[in-house]
Amino acid sequence: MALATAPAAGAVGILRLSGPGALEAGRRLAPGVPASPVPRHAYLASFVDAAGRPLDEGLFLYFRAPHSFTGEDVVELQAHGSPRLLQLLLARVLEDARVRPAHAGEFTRRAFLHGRMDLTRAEAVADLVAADSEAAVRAAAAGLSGGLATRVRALEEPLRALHADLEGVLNFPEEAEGADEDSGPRVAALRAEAEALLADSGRSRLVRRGARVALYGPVNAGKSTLFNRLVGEARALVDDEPGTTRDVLEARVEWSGLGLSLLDTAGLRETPGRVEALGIARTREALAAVDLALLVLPPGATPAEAEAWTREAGATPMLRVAGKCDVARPPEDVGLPVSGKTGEGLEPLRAAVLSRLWGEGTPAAVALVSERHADALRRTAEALGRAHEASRLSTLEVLSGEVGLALEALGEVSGTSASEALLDAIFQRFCIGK
Ligand SMILES: Nc1nc2c(c(=O)[nH]1)N(C=O)[C@@H](CNc1ccc(C(=O)N[C@@H](CCC(=O)O)C(=O)O)cc1)CN2
Ligand SMILES: Nc1nc2c(ncn2[C@@H]2O[C@H](COP(=O)(O)OP(=O)(O)OP(=O)(O)O)[C@@H](O)[C@H]2O)c(=O)[nH]1
Ligand SMILES: [Mg+2]
Repeated sequence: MALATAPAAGAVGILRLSGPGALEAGRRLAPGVPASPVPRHAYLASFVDAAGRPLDEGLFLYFRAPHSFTGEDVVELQAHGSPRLLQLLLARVLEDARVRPAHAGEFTRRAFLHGRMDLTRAEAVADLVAADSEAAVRAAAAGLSGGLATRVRALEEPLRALHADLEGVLNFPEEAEGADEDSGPRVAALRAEAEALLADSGRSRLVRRGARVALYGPVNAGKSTLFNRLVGEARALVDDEPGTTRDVLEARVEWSGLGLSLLDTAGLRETPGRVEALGIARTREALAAVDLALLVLPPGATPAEAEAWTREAGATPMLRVAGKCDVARPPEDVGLPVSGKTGEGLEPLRAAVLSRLWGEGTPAAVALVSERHADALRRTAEALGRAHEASRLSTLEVLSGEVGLALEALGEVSGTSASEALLDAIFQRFCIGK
């Protein structure tokens, strides 16, 4: 039992019970509901305290196992969204000795345990709840309807078949003769597929947590003005005094559905004041940690200066912007002409940033491969790499052993070979009531 809605005032607050005793426990609060309610029918009912005094009037819903979210009997009490009222209702159901509060993620975990969804779909539920950009919502929704599950299954099934063939040849050499013949190419194809899935993990990270993009460059180049323009409000202080920005400022935007954190940084220069030098150190830290650095060059920057500033980005991908283009038209090769003051060049800049971060295609179409999935897929691909070696150089036992390891690692993604400890780790990140 748990609240299914946020513990804050709202139009409706939902209390959800799951398990064999859900109906009886729920009816103690709503005695007006028939003993055998029609499943999935919304009953308007009075919710009452122990003395039968009304606490609220709300909707009572009964989902009969297995046709519910968890696959168990589920009852929902949909009350008015008053946190204090919901506490009273919770306390009332908890008087029933069979009822206890749900653990974080327990409803979804039960859905998983009852085979309602594989692990990737269960995780997509949490991704959806946490999504804070349109791309993250769409990618999680695709995962919820089985996007990643389908791709994992398309890998897991042939892998399992290969393992069965190899074990067959090992255990019944007579009957299964020849079943291991094309194992080399089969292993290679499966490995390529595991690696293709793995390749989506970088993009998944961008979708899930948003991309981080820092504006940097020499003092007074117009970074803060451009930052404000991109964010759509006057967040950063702007002044013609060089060295205005000291701390790193961060603002969240959403472009083409992709969430981005934009960072404005202290301008770089040779002889800063003491506080400004601290700011410059922070700029360098920020530059090392972002997905893309936008170098804003002032009009008249020499090619040598441009080169020197470019090197500041280090290993971070970098895009050059010729700032204050309303003052002087920059030569072609300096960078994208942009003016934070007039707004000129903003659309091409956004498009260039997105294509550098994303390349072709749309962010919403990516399969959400988490760090956890990526780790398991990496182990799958590695085991398949060793299996490929073994198919050429080693015994069938070794080959089959490696294929078995690959299968086990992949099973951690779908949940077919997930340990209790792994499930604990996954579901404890969910919220209570999910
Ligand atoms: N009020 C409410 N809204 C909610 C949920 C909920 O539990 N309660 N959900 C939960 O977090 C999500 C919806 N997820 C659900 C998934 C499956 C079933 C379900 O009853 N499935 C049955 C019947 C399917 C059908 O009739 O088509 C089944 O799969 O057998 C219900 C909710 C989002 N909205
Ligand atoms: N004409 C013109 N002036 C600009 C533009 N952008 C900024 N300025 C002016 O240039 C000066 C510096 O602008 P800022 O945005 O503070 O520059 P900054 O790069 O953030 O400077 P620091 O924080 O000191 O490194 C201010 O006087 C701005 O009004 C622009 O696109 N066109
Ligand atoms: Mg500034």
